[in-house]
This record gives sequence, structure tokens and C-alpha cells, in this order.
Amino acid sequence: MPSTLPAAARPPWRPRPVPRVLSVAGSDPSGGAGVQADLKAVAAAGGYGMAAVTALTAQSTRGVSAVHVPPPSFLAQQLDTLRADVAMDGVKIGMLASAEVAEVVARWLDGSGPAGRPPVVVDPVMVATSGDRLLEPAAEDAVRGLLDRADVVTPNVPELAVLLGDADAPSWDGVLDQALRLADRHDVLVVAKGGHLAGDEVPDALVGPRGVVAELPGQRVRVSSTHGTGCSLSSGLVTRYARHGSWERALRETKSWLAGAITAGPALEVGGGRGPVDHFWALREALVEG
Ligand SMILES: Nc1ncnc2c1ncn2[C@@H]1O[C@H](COP(=O)(O)OP(=O)(O)OP(=O)(O)O)[C@@H](O)[C@H]1O
Ligand SMILES: Cc1ncc(CO)c(N)n1
Repeated sequence: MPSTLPAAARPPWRPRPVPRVLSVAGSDPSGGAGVQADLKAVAAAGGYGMAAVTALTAQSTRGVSAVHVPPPSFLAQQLDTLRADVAMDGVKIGMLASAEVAEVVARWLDGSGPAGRPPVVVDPVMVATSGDRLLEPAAEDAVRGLLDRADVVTPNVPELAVLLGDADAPSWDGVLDQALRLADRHDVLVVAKGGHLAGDEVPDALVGPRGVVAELPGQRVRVSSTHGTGCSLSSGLVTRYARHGSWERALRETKSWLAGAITAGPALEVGGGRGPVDHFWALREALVEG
């Protein structure tokens, strides 16, 4: 299994037809992003989803009006209670809000328990699609610390720049170069995402410390339903990996599924801002045909 962790920290990997996947992320009551999106993306990829909430947002398709962070010790309690009972085949980490919350998650990952550490994907959420901040600037170092514990990290263009302490890459080649540097610095696989670039192309790539593993072309879907695309990509990715053990295949499958979900999003008619994607578009197509 491709992994950045020492073998001793891992359980023996086996394909899991219905992977048990935990999302550690913030709540978006509009259902488009955060744990709500993660649970739908995990289910749409054939997994069983669980969620430990790091922070509550007051959020709609138009933006975030408030963030409430419960005591980090309560997050620790959620995580420990769960791990004492449930074996996990994948973990997705999203909004962390503060350095204290990120440190709780790092400590929890370090004490992986008798079952070993499952594959971990970190989506280093910093700013919502609407432009609202979801991570205190003082917490950026703590998020960098989590990259050392992750198998895969999925930054968008601005997050990649912040993690490196650079300016936003102006082109796809610049994004690939930054992804390579981040992969090398943290010995992690980086999913470089083209969603924030201008133009008709939305390429993604899987980049490791030694170079680009796979580059995936994509056509931009010209709709406004892109709220929560990053959350959905990272959760779908770890679930599909847990099913077959290939990050490259999991990224291809998840990107293709997500393009369908973005295309189908407007038909949901949710909200007047940036609407959600339709995680279950393929199921709906099957229902109509069946
Ligand atoms: N308009 C689009 N058409 C097709 N694919 C898209 C579009 N926008 C984003 N994607 C895809 O969605 C995934 C997430 O990309 P993006 O760069 O938008 O992430 P993000 O900014 O982290 O998302 P979020 O909006 O949840 O914060 C990537 O696979 C990207 O290629
Ligand atoms: C809770 C939450 N997590 C992540 C994002 C990023 O899309 C968001 N808007 N809200």
C-alpha cells in the first residue's frame, strides 16, 4: 500500500467493500460543505460515514455569518469514544478552526490504538468558497503539523500558497511546482486542484515528493453549484482508496463522479448563492431509468 507512515503504525491493509470512514470537520447547516457534504460523499462512494464535529458554522449558500468552536476537549472525547468502539478504514480531516482543535486532532492521530492508523486525507480548509475565513491565521502552523501525519493533502490554489508561505501560483505549472515542494517538505502525497484557476480547464494532479504521479485533465462545468467541492473530493477520495488501495485510481474515480455532481447541482434549487453539488446524481439517474 502506498503510504508515508512507517508500516508499524498501520493495520494490515485489506480492501473493504463498505469502508467505515470518519469525517473530522465543521458543520455546514446548509448541507453543501463540511460534515454534511462528507457524509453524503462517503455514502455516494459506497462507504459508511461517521462524523466528529470540530466547529459549528452559521452558513448558507451565500456565506458564513458566524463560527462557534466548542471546547477542544469535547472533540477529544468524541474521537476517543469512537475509536474505543469502531475500527476505521479511512479518516478525512477538514475545517479545524483553531490551533487548539488542530492539536487535539494531531494528538489523536498519534495515539492510533491497537487497530493502527487508517489512511488519512487532510483537506486544509482555510477560507470558504464565499471568501469567509474558517481557520484562525494563528492556526496555520498547527495545520502544517497535521500534514506530517497525513497520507494525502488536498489544498486548493490559495491554501497551497499559504502552506508554503508563497504567493498564489499564477498558472497550472506553478501549482504543480508548489505541490511538489509541499510533498517534499512533508513527505506526503499532494492533490493539486485547478478549481481556482481561470479558464475552461480544471486539471487536478497527484503529486509525490519525487514528482507528478498522475495528471488528470478536466473541463470546467459553467455552473455556480460549487459549494463544498473540496469537502466532497477529499471524502470521496479516502473512501474509494479504502475500497481498492490505489490513490491514483481513487482520484480519477472521484473527479469523474464530482463532475457529474457539479453538473447536476443546479437542479436541486438550494439557496440563492453558490449552491451545493448533487452527491447522489448517479442514484437519481438510476431511479429514473429503473
Ligand atoms: N466548475 C468546475 N467544474 C468541474 N470541476 C470543478 C469545478 N470547480 C471545481 N472543480 C473540481 O472540484 C474539486 C475541488 O476543487 P477546488 O479547487 O474548487 O477546491 P476547494 O476550493 O477546496 O473547494 P471548496 O469550494 O469546497 O472550498 C477539484 O477536483 C476540481 O477540479
Ligand atoms: C464547515 C465547512 N467546511 C468547509 C468548507 C469549505 O468549503 C465550508 N464552507 N464549510
